[in-house]
Amino acid sequence: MADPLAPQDDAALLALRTKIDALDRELLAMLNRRAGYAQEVGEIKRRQGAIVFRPEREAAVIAGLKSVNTGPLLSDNIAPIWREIMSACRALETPTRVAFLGPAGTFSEQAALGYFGSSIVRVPCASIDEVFRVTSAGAADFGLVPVENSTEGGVARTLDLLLSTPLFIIGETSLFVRHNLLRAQDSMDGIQAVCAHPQALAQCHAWLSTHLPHAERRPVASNAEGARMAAQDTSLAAIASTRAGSEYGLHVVAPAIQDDAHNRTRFAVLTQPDKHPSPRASGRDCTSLVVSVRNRPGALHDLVVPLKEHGVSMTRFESRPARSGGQWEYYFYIDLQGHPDEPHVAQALQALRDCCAFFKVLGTYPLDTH
Ligand SMILES: O=C(O)C(=O)C[C@]1(C(=O)O)C=C[C@@H](O)C=C1
Repeated sequence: MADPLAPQDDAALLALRTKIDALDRELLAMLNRRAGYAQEVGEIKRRQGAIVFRPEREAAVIAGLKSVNTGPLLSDNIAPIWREIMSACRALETPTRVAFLGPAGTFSEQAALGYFGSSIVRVPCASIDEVFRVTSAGAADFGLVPVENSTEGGVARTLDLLLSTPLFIIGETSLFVRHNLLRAQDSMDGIQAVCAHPQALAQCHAWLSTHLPHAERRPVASNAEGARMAAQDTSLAAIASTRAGSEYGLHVVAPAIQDDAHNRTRFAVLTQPDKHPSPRASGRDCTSLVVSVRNRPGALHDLVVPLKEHGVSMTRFESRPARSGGQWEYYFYIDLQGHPDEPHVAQALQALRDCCAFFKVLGTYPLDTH
């Protein structure tokens, strides 16, 4: 049993809590003043027909606060706190409808809440295709889709749809992905099949081979869908987040079963180009492209030269087959550091455009502020 507090500690605790209560009231009053200003901004935007969500402004608010933070609050805590504040302020201006791979409890939902804050209208979708469809049709203002995973690489369906639809990227966010084996009963005995999204099954491949070598690996549309199935059938287990586990009343029979302890997934935030202007330069930006080059000696080298010449860093380079009748041609997905408003980036992009058979900017957006 803990020692009872000495009387002087008791008094000190009471005095500190009284100060905290008083400060919380001041904070609340200040937050309400802030919310009032956001409503006024919302009025101006409504008059101008301007868009409410400004990712570069939100990134600048967070970066500015981090740069002046003197502690003891950790700088890493600034982003989640202010994301929530701005999410609540934004909701007073207009509702933000966000489509993601559902149902409730998926990592995609977690990423959407981390990026936009919790004051959003959630639009869970059954597949990545549906996220693109719903966002293209305007039934959601934004769509959030997984783009790449640190263990498994690019998410093929997302890359293909980024190429073929007009949606463009206005933001990115990434998430540590911890997978758990979940089940209706608290035991590993008698599991006949493990249901999860193919990416999750792949990210837990070694663990499954060691611990459940005879169980079928059953790919389903999302991890949360697997959790829903496991809740209804005791012969099944699911791989999903602890959130999905509590959502469907499942036990965590084995925690953190992903093969890579630092497993991360990066998500892109998409919108319709005619509905949203491209975010302005924030100082820490990424530009995503997809290009193809004619199949000839030195073609790949020609892609890299303009970047080197103009001093632009490439942070990602990934290829996908172009499906051009077995011709072994490829699309290259490239992420560059910087914004086209910066002259050296604009020059590098122009030079790339000149040497590519196909060239599409997928979006320019502030880097993840987490
Ligand atoms: O500055 C704006 O444009 C606002 O609408 C205010 C605010 C904020 O709360 O700070 C809210 C939403 C935008 O995404 C950016 C910032």
